[in-house]
Amino acid sequence: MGDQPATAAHATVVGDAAPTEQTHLHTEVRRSSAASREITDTVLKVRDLEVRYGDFTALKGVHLDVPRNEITAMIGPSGCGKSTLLRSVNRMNDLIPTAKVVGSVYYHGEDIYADDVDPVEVRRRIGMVFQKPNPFPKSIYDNVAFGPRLNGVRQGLDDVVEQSLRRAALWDEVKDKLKGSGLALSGGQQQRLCIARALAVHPDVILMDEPCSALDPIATMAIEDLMQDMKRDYSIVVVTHNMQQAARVSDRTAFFTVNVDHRTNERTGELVEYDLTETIFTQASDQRTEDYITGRFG
Ligand SMILES: Nc1ncnc2c1ncn2[C@@H]1O[C@H](COP(=O)(O)OP(=O)(O)OP(=O)(O)O)[C@@H](O)[C@H]1O
Repeated sequence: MGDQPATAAHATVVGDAAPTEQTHLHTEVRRSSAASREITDTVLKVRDLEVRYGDFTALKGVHLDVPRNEITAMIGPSGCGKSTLLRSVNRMNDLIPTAKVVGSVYYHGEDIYADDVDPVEVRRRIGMVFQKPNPFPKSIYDNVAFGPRLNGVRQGLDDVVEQSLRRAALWDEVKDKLKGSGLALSGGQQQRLCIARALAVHPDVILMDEPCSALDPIATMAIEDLMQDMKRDYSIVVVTHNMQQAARVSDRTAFFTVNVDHRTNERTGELVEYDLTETIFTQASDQRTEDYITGRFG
């Protein structure tokens, strides 16, 4: 169960080239980087995933492993199913009545779509941060305390709130106004508040759907720095349209594309390539990846 190889169909086997005179140094560098970055510990395994909305197949054939304590980026043209995939790995798609998920998603080896699995618990362990910061119209404190309270936590809430805000690099900016409204914060602060709110229920995976697209460059940089800090304790999957961001923050990158069926005109997303970010951006093995990354397509 869930023990197939970790790579997508077209993934490059990094460091497999024969060491020749000319390639020796290059090969060694690629080998050592690959050796230290093999997926040894996987938090999510996606197997042959297909997602439909009614009769429309939005995404199919996705096979991908998400490593622990790394940042995995998902890139690709609009409509290729990045958000759909993200919502499938924490059962957020359950909330869309027409959505149907076929295939498997394993979280620490457990099938999250098994009959006895509670989707609310899945979403607690695999938290999500959205494109547009969406604090509740409540105080900063109550935003962060919301999830723990819902889970019945009554004792030690002050600590949970403080620790979550610290982990989201927001504590110093808000510690004197915890009773103030979350909506009164700047966009970047609101996004960090939403991250703190996600962290307050102790997830170990954080899904981020274009978390910086509504933010200015300085707020974006703060979130990117925060993501680097967070990966010590969490595994992060981030959907981004910004390729510089994927190159800056992620350890691995998955590139998706849209296949158009010219008979039915159906547009279905597909995973093209998944590899170390460095490899995707410098030695993509599929022409479609290279075309997208170099701006020739998409
Ligand atoms: N709730 C829904 N109902 C019906 N179709 C949907 C729904 N959500 C997404 N889709 C369709 O599924 C396909 C994939 O959408 P999705 O939002 O996952 O793509 P994406 O790669 O995240 O796009 P973008 O980069 O533009 O955000 C699109 O054709 C979209 O129209």
